[in-house]
Amino acid sequence: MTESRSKVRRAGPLTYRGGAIPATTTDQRLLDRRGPSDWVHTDPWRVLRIQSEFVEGFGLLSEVGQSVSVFGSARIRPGNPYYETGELVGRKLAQAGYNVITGGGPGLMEAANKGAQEAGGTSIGLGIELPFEQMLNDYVDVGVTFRYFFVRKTMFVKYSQAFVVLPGGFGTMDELFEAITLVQTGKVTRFPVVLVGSEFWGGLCDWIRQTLLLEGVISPDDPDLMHLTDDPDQVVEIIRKAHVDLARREFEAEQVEQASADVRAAEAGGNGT
Ligand SMILES: C/C(=C\CNc1ncnc2c1ncn2[C@@H]1O[C@H](COP(=O)(O)O)[C@@H](O)[C@H]1O)CO
Repeated sequence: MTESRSKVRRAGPLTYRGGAIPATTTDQRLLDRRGPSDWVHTDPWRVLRIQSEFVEGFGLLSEVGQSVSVFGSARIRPGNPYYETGELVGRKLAQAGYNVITGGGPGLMEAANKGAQEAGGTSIGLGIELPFEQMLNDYVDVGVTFRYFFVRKTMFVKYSQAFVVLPGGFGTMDELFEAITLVQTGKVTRFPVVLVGSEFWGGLCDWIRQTLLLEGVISPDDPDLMHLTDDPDQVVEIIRKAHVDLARREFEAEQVEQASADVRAAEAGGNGT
């Protein structure tokens, strides 16, 4: 029996009949601007926005090659020796074949982007929406701006194979300790964390050993999760070596896995005959 058009309404996968048929169609409601708009400030709507930030970030970054995230002060300007170091670090990383990812802001983020761009590398900026107007710095070739810090942080971790930490303030500390906590807890295994600037970071490294370690709030191996250097060439060397070691460990683990799979297969074959 065919359904009478006047008594049936299909709405996507739904079918309405008789009195259940809504007065308007989905399209009409979508296109109608009238009505309250407070829902855009509700958590379910925010969840969708958060989701869209992940989608944008994954879309931008999922096909970039080997990358290193470089963190550092938003306030240190050209002319400061740390700015030159940041530029050099960006340049050396690019020359070694790594993309450079920064927070896309001013200061040492800009320095690292500049070094990478001028060396012909891929210079990426993951900006953050702040209460004051701010553009991505001029040396970002590929950029995306996030509303949420935590989404942006996921991108830094997911799409880089090492963290380099130049001198910086609270923002830089936050990024450093997030990275170290992820490595310490085994949430990520694949990346080295390199601090640049022994005069700047030396006090923190001493405090970690003399207070955190002595008080027993970290494990004996934990201070070694961070490398400390002043030399941009060594930054690259540390990262390269860590990646070679990691590839070797992964290869060995695969060999062990394969050997036990072979043993299991042989035992199963033996039992079956
Ligand atoms: C304070 C100023 C600008 C802030 N702009 C930023 N833009 C992008 N990323 C930022 C910004 N501020 C902090 N970050 C992130 O934290 C790190 C730097 O923080 P710090 O406190 O300056 O050390 C950096 O790696 C970013 O990812 C003035 O113009």
